[in-house]
Amino acid sequence: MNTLYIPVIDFQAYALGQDCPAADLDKLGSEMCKALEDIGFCYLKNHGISQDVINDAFSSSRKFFMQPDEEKEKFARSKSKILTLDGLEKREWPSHFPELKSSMEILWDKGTELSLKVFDVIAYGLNLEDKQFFRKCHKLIGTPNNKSLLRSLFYPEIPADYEIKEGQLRCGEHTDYGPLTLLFQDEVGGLEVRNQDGQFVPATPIPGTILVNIGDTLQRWTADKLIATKHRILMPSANMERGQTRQSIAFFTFSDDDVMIECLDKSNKYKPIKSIDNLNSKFSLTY
Ligand SMILES: O=C(O)CCC(=O)C(=O)O
Ligand SMILES: [Fe+2]
Repeated sequence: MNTLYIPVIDFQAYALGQDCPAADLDKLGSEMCKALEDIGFCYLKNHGISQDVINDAFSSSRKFFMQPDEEKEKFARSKSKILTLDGLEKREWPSHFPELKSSMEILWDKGTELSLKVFDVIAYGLNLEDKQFFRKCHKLIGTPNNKSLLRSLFYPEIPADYEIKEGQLRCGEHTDYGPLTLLFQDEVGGLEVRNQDGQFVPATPIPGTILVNIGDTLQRWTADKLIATKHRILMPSANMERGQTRQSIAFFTFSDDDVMIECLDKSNKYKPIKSIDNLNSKFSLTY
């Protein structure tokens, strides 16, 4: 059955700091995997990341992005590195905004913890023999041998005299590369997700929730059981919304560089590939 909307999953039982019996994880896993099979996205409520932590990361990012371009350019990725994975390596933080580094680091830690918990739940939902399987493939998050990243996005306002072209988007249609993405969005909206009928469904912001979505790697790993759904960000539709900026923060997980992505159902539908080679091939196709 194709889903016309994105389900909300109550993560309370296994929220950060919570543990629960295997039977509850089974139930949560089936519920989550059903959503991830149908539409590839779900909202998580009662996830355990405090709203203050999320708000701090949003407000310090905003402060950074509201600076003049010359200031921001001092921290831009070097053009030559955009084409390679080196671009993901650590760069300087702006020293005049210590709260940007501290708030993003706190969200990074919480995002790491929560994504591992989501992976546990998915392992139950997929009925994997080793329920720690995904956890073991993401042991190195936060080290140079794992490319997971936290990205703060800022969509500037659209000037009043700018002519929005037919079909123009704020962010083009794409699927994410890694196994799993956690997405924090502000209240502005505009994100749309393509369901299996090919219709775009709005992923309307729901206060207190985080969006979880599957990327190409987990689709490949599960031999197309869980789907990496295309998504995009619309331009503001009404003139009065043009002046509105939009923010989101995405925690993109990537498996440890040396992990082999091999169809879990043993179907061999896709050739086994090392996580880092998979990622490099996606980067070279994109850039
Ligand atoms: O800004 C958003 O809400 C989503 C951005 C996105 O899909 C991405 O960066 O992969
Ligand atoms: Fe995305």
